[in-house]
Amino acid sequence: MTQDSTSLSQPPVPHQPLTLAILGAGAWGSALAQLARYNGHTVNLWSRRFGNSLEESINAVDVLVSAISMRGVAVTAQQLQTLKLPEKIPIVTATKGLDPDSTRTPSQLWGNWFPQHPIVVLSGPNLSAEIEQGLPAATVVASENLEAAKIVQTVFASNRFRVYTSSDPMGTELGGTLKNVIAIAAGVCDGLQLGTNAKSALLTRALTEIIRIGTHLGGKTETFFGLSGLGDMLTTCNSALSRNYRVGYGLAEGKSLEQVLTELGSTAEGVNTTNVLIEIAHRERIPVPISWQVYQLLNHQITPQKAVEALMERDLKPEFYDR
Ligand SMILES: NC(=O)C1=CN([C@@H]2O[C@H](COP(=O)(O)OP(=O)(O)OC[C@H]3O[C@@H](n4cnc5c(N)ncnc54)[C@H](OP(=O)(O)O)[C@@H]3O)[C@@H](O)[C@H]2O)C=CC1
Ligand SMILES: O=C(CO)COP(=O)(O)O
Repeated sequence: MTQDSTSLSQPPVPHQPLTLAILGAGAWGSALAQLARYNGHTVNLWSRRFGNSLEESINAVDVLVSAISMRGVAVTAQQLQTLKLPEKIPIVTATKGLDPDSTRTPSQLWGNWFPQHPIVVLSGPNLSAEIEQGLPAATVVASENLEAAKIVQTVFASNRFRVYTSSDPMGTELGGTLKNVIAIAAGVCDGLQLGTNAKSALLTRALTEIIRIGTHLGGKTETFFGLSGLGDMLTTCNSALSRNYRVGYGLAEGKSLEQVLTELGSTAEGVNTTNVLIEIAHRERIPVPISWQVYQLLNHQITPQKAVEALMERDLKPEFYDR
């Protein structure tokens, strides 16, 4: 086979080389750094654990990327506020979580802390282990500032990573965040060996639930059918590479949540997201039957088998209500 321009071994089309600060040298920050370097950009990958200080890492950068797990976002942003971030550079948030203190999304937090900067959400079906192997993948960069989204698109887009723009940051972010709750449920479904019919029913009804919450919180319906919604749900709910899926699978095997998280040794955002989501759902009176069962399971109030029973025995109703 001859190599053509789409071959993974070919270098990407040349871009104007930029300098990026990527905050968080975990699985996702490292994979994003690899993608940006592949395109010839300089990356200052910042970690609390080693290397340059935060101040040195953000010096004269063109783009700031946060790939920090939810629990570290506020503390890192507070540190950043005491430093001199180059004026008006885009801030890209790649975190898939909800803030337990404010129940807000990471992009809402960054927008509040850095109102002079365009905020761009990066989210999609992006298991970092596959991306680091150079396997093809696609993602979405979403912002109210389309120019900023286009800059981020060209930073990361290559023949191994296809990047789409979107003008719906809230929908894009919530798709990636809420599917982590469903990935836990999917892991339970597979761990209990409930079969393919059950899995399809679960994911389809889960998408309806995600759209109900996501549109209530400001996302656009069509976004949830795209890469950052349905796309990410399919990836995460069908892969043992997903840590959230593994949480559900482990619970179905009879392990305690504590044991599963210890064995994981890495971030499973769905656990915190479920708790925050249920707080939002109660406050806003949004029905979230699947997430509610996940919540009870994570909080030791129900067994996996009882959660399935509860979902199967809900009141009968039409699939869709006429408008
Ligand atoms: N892994 C994946 O496939 C994907 C992950 N994501 C999302 O990216 C985010 C990070 O996930 P991932 O990298 O996989 O998780 P890891 O567990 O591999 O790493 C956690 C990251 O969060 C940072 N962090 C945690 N606590 C703090 C803190 N208190 N202060 C500063 N930094 C902190 C760590 O920084 P440090 O380097 O200093 O330890 C590290 O970069 C999550 O929201 C996840 O949902 C999104 C898409 C794909
Ligand atoms: O968001 C992800 C893939 O898109 C990563 O999923 P996990 O956090 O469940 O590993």
